Amino acid sequence: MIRFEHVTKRYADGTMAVDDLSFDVAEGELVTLVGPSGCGKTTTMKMVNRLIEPTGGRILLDGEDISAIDPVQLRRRIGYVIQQVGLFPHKTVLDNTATVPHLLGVKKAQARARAAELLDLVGLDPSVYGGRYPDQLSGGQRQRVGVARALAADPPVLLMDEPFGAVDPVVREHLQNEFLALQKSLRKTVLFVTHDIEEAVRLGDRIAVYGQGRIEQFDAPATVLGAPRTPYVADFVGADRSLKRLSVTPIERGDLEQPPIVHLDDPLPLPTAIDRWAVVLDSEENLHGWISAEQAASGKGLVRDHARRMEAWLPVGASLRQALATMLQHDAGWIAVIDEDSVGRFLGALTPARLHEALRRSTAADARDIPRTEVELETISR
Ligand SMILES: Nc1ncnc2c1ncn2[C@@H]1O[C@H](COP(=O)(O)OP(=O)(O)OP(=O)(O)O)[C@@H](O)[C@H]1O
Repeated sequence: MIRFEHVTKRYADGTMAVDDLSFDVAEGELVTLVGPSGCGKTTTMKMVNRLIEPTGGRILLDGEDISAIDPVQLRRRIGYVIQQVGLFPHKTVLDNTATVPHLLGVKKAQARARAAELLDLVGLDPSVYGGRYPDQLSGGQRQRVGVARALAADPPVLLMDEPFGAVDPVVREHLQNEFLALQKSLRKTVLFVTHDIEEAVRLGDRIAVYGQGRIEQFDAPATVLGAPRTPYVADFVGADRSLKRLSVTPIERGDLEQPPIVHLDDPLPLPTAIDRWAVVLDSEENLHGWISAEQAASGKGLVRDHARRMEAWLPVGASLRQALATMLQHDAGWIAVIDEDSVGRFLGALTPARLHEALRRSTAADARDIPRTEVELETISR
């Protein structure tokens, strides 16, 4: 969808902001550009909508060289969200959102109706906020309007430059989650600039980690965290990268332990001894809870009389971070993992030891994709 071919930008004063950049962003993909201040992220982004012209190389949009497209036409295909949202102060939220479609020739009433839909989509009730002016909104609400406005002309491509940079961490996380949910259904092709590695990891399908004017690594978040290609990247993602990596590694079926299983109507005591605990399923094989080894061996009546409900559970595919958080929240020594499609079919147990193994396995798997020679060479050349 977006292709950079040997793109270079040297400013008039000689600053080499972007140096021989080549990468692709696939249709519907969200790529985050992350790196320290001044490394060339914004320059990269502004070359896509021709706010800045490259001094070398070319950028293709859907196979078309953008230097041959009229900038105004080009920008109709590209939504743009920036940190200083740039809303018109004298226009209401609804009119701010409707501006672009209206400029594109959509009738005012129709543009407003669409704007109301979009405000709703970004979590702002149009009947409450539509009539307000920008200075009557919180920072987070203004950013939402910025996103709604960028989506108004339904462009296939979105450029987002630190769109959530100006709000506090809690609101920021809210906005990130909302945007992720939105992106799941809209599947825009997105270039997202941030200097925050946490944000890059959370949002990106892939991350481009920038050094000075160049991309040091361009990979899926788990790979960047698990197998940083260079010491620079390792340093940038931080010493706690294993912890960050928990959030991008999903629980897989192969990670699970298979504990003994009993059913609610089994009579006690059980004929065979249980080591620590057994998982209790209902007659439909769905998760009910668990029973301790002691009660299984010496209890009377039925399993259902002694079983405890299992509160610590997650669907397969949830992140290891959620798994750890769930364990801590319920003070549980393991969590039950259920099928993501069914109501509660039990798949297995994730214990702390298995969680640790899962993390190590996924790190090793990513590291295998990277030739050692390359890692060593880059290490030496620095
Ligand atoms: N108009 C300009 N003229 C000269 N140099 C510029 C110009 N705009 C940017 N630069 C320089 O180009 C380099 C890259 O800037 P750019 O804004 O792309 O970085 P960035 O990674 O987006 O930084 P930040 O996170 O601080 O916004 C910097 O050294 C910057 O000072």
